[in-house]
Amino acid sequence: MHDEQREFIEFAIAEQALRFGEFTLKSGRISPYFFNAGHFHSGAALAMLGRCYAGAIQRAGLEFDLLFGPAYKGIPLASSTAIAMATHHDRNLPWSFNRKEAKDHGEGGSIVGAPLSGRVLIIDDVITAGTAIGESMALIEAAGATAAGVVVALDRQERGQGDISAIEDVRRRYGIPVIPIVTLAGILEYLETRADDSLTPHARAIQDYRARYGIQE
Ligand SMILES: O=P(O)(O)OC[C@H]1O[C@H](OP(=O)(O)OP(=O)(O)O)[C@H](O)[C@@H]1O
Ligand SMILES: O=C(O)c1cc(=O)[nH]c(=O)[nH]1
Repeated sequence: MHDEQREFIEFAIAEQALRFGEFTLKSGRISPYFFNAGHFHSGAALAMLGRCYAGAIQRAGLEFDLLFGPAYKGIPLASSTAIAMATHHDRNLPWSFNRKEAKDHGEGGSIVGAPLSGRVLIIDDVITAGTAIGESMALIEAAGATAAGVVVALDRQERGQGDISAIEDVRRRYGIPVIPIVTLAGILEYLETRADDSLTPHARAIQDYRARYGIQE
């Protein structure tokens, strides 16, 4: 695991964005862990999050022209990533986001920020069923731009409706890379190699959950 991924997991645990216990998911599954990007709710946390997204983009070597954050949670993620790309990677990129409801007065429209053009990189927190990505793809296509990929915080690496994960479904359906900052395998590796073993029972629960719902690797 990359140092920045380890740092991201430690940071997510410290901010309680990554929690262990018993959580009911949208799918109805009872999960031993839960990720909520809404817990990165301070200026310092957002700055760190932007650095983590920018680091994942650089490591993946993605080629793109513009960052796009789907409303609502994608908006602070794309903006903090744009700041981190300019500050830490010397890349001053245009960025934009959509409104959930198009505005019919003033400047109107549903895109705020740089007009969608060229190769667009979508920045979001998680992909559950792929609905938000489908909506972003429609906006990108309608603008005559192309999607370059998606970056998310976490890939839970679990089966969706069929045998593949929602993330893999997005990869196949649109033929674009989907890059997570960390995966469930990374979280497990972190828990298993941690000097302090207070989280070991959670690692066991996650292994059981993975055996039941995990994708085939
Ligand atoms: O793959 P999906 O099934 O679309 O689920 C993932 C999306 O759901 C959440 O956003 P949501 O649409 O709930 O809106 P929010 O960002 O305003 O909370 C999340 O931020 C993703 O964008
Ligand atoms: O599947 C979900 O509902 C879900 C899982 C998770 O870890 N985080 C989240 O916001 N939703």
